[in-house]
Amino acid sequence: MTPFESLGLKHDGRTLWVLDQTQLPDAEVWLDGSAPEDMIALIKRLAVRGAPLIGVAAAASLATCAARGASAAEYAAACAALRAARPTAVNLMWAMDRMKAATDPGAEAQAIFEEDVRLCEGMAQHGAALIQEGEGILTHCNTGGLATAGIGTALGVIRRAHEQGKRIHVFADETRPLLQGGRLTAWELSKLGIPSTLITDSMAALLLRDGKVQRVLVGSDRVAANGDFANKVGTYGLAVQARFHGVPFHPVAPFSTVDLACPTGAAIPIEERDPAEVRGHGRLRWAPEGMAAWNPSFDVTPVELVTSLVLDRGVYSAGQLRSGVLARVCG
Ligand SMILES: CSC[C@H]1O[C@H](OP(=O)(O)O)[C@H](O)[C@@H]1O
Repeated sequence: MTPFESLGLKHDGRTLWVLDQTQLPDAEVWLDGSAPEDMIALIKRLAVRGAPLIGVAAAASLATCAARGASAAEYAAACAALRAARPTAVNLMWAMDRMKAATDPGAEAQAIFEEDVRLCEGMAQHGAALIQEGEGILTHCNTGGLATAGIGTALGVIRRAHEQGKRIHVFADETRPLLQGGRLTAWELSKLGIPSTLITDSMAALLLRDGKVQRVLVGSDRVAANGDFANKVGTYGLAVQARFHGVPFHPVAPFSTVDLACPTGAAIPIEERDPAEVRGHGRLRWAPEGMAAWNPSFDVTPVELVTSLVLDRGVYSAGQLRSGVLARVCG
């Protein structure tokens, strides 16, 4: 295996290491994700997370297992098990289908990694052109280098606009229940030196009402053929609020997040996670153990609430999306 490295993933040629995102920002702990069964556990508990990254990481783990002498049957079983690790982010299935057909798993995993780096650059280029000097930008969950092999999707767009010298201010939703925004986006924004403010999810509407936000940029885990898309729970509410206040709303995704086999958002499987994540647990439990809790990890935003979708290959309005442009540009 050829060594490669991103913010949250590195391969030294023999072992695949992943940064345990459940321990950020307090500790930077690297774990061995070489064995597919270990990678599956890491993906399920969101130690490894983010739609593009879970595809890249699963591919790298499968390639490592092949390099260590897995039989064809073991490889096929591991590929199927990795593919089923989480149900919503289609990047995982897209990467595993490529690996299943690969004649050289190491080269294919490397190609998937390097392609995602390039896709992030494409999103950043197209998306940063939308951002104007002095804008307040609201984002949800984590969509940066921790969620991809490159600079990110929505957060990569924000980073590129900052690097272009545009004076922007980022408002990051903490993103309950697992706080990907408050822990991970805050960590990335701090490392990048981008002016930002952390808010609770319930504060977003006030910022939109008071004119503090001129644009909303979010990631995606699966985009349906008509432009409906799934993203971290809370995204749909943000889209409604942005539309009410007349603020542009943009999902940002690589083409590997587009699923043309899903005609609309109704067909996107939504992961339901352990209610204990909502109740809190251990020292951070705040709800009674017996309290029922609902924990959909994603929600679906209809294309009607999208201003435009930023892909690695261009920016597409809601009208273009409804007219089937994704079949032409991603087919
Ligand atoms: C680069 S988009 C990442 C996407 O994945 C996140 O979900 P999770 O933290 O559960 O993996 C969230 O939906 C982000 O928008």
